[in-house]
Amino acid sequence: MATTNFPKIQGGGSLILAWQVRGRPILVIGGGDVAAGRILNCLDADAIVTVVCPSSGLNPEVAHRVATGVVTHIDRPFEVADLDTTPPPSLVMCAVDDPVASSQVYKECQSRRIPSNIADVPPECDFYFGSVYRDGPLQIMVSTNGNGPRMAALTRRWIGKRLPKNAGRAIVRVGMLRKKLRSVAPAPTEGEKRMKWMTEVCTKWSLEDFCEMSEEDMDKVLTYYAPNEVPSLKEVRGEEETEPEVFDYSFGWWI
Ligand SMILES: C[C@@]1(CC(=O)O)C2=NC(=C\c3[nH]c(c(CCC(=O)O)c3CC(=O)O)Cc3[nH]c(c(CC(=O)O)c3CCC(=O)O)/C=C3\N/C(=C\2)[C@@H](CCC(=O)O)[C@]3(C)CC(=O)O)/[C@H]1CCC(=O)O
Ligand SMILES: NC(=O)c1ccc[n+]([C@@H]2O[C@H](COP(=O)([O-])OP(=O)(O)OC[C@H]3O[C@@H](n4cnc5c(N)ncnc54)[C@H](O)[C@@H]3O)[C@@H](O)[C@H]2O)c1
Repeated sequence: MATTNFPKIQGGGSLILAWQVRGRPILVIGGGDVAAGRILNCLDADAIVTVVCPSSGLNPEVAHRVATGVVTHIDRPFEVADLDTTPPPSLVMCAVDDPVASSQVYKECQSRRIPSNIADVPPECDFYFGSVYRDGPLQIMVSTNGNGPRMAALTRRWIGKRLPKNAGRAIVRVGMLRKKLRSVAPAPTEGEKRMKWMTEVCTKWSLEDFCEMSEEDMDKVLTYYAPNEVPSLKEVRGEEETEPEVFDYSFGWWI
């Protein structure tokens, strides 16, 4: 009989992805507090951001982005023509305090098949925002699927406080090692061995090990790849392994 021991389908969630918008145009409508957060998220993902909003409505953070030239500013209320640019926006984020304008943005985006987020209007969102923890390349997004945005922020803080402080740094070093590994073993036929070896290094080494790993250490650890061995950082450095000092009652004198 076929096994049915597969993951149970829960439904009702969101498809959480790490959307790649590097170099892509994103239109932000509105220039208030919420727009400031949207703009930061987009810039952190290396998107090309245009903000449409009358100058009088820009909050200090958005005004600063405009003044420093990291976003393009269109100084007027939204017009439908803002969606018909070449190329068109790949995403639209609307954060205006005008429900009629918001609904118009949503409808026009839908008819053009441009995914949009209308802040605070779940039925008019192709995607929701979440509360994001960031430490270098590490990003953790918390979503409550519309149930409690404030709870999402509190959960993100709870997780953030408990994460090791060096997680982001360690992940940067892992990224460097993986890149070097691919240049040592570039062949697609190496794929299985490469992935298994990298998985084992990640499992065996601590975050501290990765943080400490120098370029020289990386080059040395990679020499263990060909014989398919996974050394500790100490072995790589030719240092003696110190046994953890655990009293295991093996001396016999307490009886
Ligand atoms: C996570 C975060 C990301 C961000 O926006 O960047 C985010 N909202 C945040 C804060 C926040 N928003 C609101 C409050 C007031 C307290 C409260 O209501 O809880 C607070 C708290 C605060 O400001 O601290 C008001 C609110 N929000 C929505 C509605 C409409 C509704 O619920 O129907 C109402 C009005 C309800 C009413 O009228 O009563 C809807 C949405 N807000 C979402 C995201 C999406 C679902 C995310 C999820 O489910 O997890 C979704 C569906 C769509 C979207 O906008 O993308 C960000 C925290 C970031 C951080 O601090 O880290
Ligand atoms: N999802 C969230 O996290 C969240 C949190 C708080 C508020 N909100 C909602 O997001 C929206 C914006 O909130 P905010 O605090 O940034 O408001 P805000 O009042 O600070 O900003 C509104 C901005 O929209 C601009 N604007 C108004 N009409 C416009 C138009 N037709 N075209 C272009 N720009 C226009 C204003 O000039 C201003 O810059 C509100 O609807 C609010 O309910 C969402």
